[in-house]
Amino acid sequence: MKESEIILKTILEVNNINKKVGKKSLLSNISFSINSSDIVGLIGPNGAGKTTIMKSILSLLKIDSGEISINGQNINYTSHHGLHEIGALIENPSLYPYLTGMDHVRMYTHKRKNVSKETMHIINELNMGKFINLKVKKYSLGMKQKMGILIALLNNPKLVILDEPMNGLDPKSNVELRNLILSLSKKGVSFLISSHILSELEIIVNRVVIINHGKIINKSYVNDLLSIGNTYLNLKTSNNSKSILLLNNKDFKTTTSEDGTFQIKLIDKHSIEQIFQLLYRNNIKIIDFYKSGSTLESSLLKAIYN
Ligand SMILES: Nc1ncnc2c1ncn2[C@@H]1O[C@H](COP(=O)(O)OP(=O)(O)OP(=O)(O)O)[C@@H](O)[C@H]1O
Repeated sequence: MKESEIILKTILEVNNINKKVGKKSLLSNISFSINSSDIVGLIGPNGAGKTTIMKSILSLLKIDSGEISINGQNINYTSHHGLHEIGALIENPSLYPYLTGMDHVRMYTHKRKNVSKETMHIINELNMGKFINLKVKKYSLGMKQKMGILIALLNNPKLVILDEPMNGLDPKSNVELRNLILSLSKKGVSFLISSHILSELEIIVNRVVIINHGKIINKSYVNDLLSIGNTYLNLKTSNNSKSILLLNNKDFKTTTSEDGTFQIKLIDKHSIEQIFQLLYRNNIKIIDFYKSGSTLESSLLKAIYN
């Protein structure tokens, strides 16, 4: 989708922010914005400045110049206006070891008794029912991470900032988190997410901001960045010829290869989901698959090292 086609409300505006510590410049002329429903990936190598940007937005760090506004309200570091619209998980969640997960929920939502339907929905979606009533000192790394994500999502934030949310999550939990983020985004919630797991990020984000040495080196819509059309899914299934027929009937371009796999040209970011669903509905098993061509990882490496 082209930027001009989107007429949505701007939730976050970061305008030309700069931050130095001593002589070292941590952020230089950073500008970007986030609209409602956007899922923006903030990506870059270690030490690029991702956490510094997130902390600046959250007033946890004071910038030297520039402006940040949330839902039209300027962040000025001495007032809470605007900040209540944001939920965040930065680095590790700070949790009280002798309280249960549910105690945390009640405390952060100021509810003594009934927890809201929306909160229960998030607890279920993140599969936290089994441990939400246990004391946090008994939680594993992944459980603590889910707790941090849950806290970030409490009280219906308009913008959710997640710094490496997949840290410590197992593959099933990653899928749960991904589905939850996508469903909340459909309801208008915006996300700014940093992650080094680019294959995971690639599935959910619609835009990326690539940062290196405290500077933005690329701001793109994912579809543009990946120049879809140069991306392929390579598949081996229980019935390749039937799969190819089904896919061709759905206007996917396929080419066979001698190693028993076939290649499908991806049309947009929903293509993989559509392909898997089509095969699943026709009882065709996927034996092996991998992506080739442009990926978020190859685009990031190209942006940084070319
Ligand atoms: N308080 C500070 N004083 C001096 N330098 C700092 C401070 N905080 C961060 N830095 C430096 O700022 C740069 C950006 O750090 P930041 O944590 O924002 O990077 P990042 O992109 O989040 O990295 P990672 O992917 O490793 O988490 C790094 O070079 C870091 O050493």
